[in-house]
Amino acid sequence: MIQFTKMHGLGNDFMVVDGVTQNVFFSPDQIRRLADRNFGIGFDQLLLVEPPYDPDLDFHYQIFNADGGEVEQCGNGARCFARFVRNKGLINKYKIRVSTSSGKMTLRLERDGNVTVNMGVPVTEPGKIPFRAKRPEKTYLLQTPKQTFLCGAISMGNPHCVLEVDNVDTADVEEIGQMLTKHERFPKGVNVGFMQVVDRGHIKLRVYERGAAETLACGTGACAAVAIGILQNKLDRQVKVDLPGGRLTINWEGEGKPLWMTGPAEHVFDGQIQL
Ligand SMILES: N[C@H](CCC[C@H](N)C(=O)O)C(=O)O
Repeated sequence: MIQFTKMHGLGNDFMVVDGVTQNVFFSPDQIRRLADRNFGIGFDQLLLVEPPYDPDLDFHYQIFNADGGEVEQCGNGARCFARFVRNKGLINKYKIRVSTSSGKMTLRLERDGNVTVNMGVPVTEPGKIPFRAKRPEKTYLLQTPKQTFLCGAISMGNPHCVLEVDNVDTADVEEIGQMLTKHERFPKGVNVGFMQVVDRGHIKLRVYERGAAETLACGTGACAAVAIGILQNKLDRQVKVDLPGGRLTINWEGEGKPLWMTGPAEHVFDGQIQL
């Protein structure tokens, strides 16, 4: 039997597994079955917590989308990871050093129950997103057989493109998200953000996620949208991001500097399952 914990960050939900005290492996097919909301547990991503690879870290963790693919980074997942290892007594510190396949991060459990994450330095170099373009631009033209889209492109460890829309509530997230998430210029696929700028300190955002479709919230998507908005000189350096599942606060001082995200992480239930 495998012990697991169901958690969410603003409705972006996770199956979290302690791979430190349990010896577990999940095949892509097993992940897809577990992610199924009718025949399985149901989640957007699976987080597998492991011992650190590096003496100056506390843990490593792997992130898998509902489609079974492993990915580099997950913002809401990082906050839930921090709450999980603390709740399970795997650590008794409030400041946690962790690595994912995209690199090292520092997480801080706040006294008010929120978690603050140093999400690292956003990357605009196209080859590192990865995105096919000659040089970094504030906006790019993405052509599809049906229409051409103006977007920003950036990596938070995982790839994001962000379109500005007048009203997130009426944006065609499903159709455009499906069109762009596998666009040929993003060789590893891409998370597609739909950003409505309310004012220079406030945006509304919906995200069609690579490997999971639209989610109620996307932490790296919120970081990507704010970074692109700041680079396009539409936003100031502290921004409230309202997603369908709730609010995140993002702080970024600009190119070359780390970006900070603060938000909640909720425990839902503990369970066990026989694979
Ligand atoms: N779908 C994303 C991974 C999860 C990101 C999201 N849940 C977050 O909170 O950042 C990707 O394929 O890169």
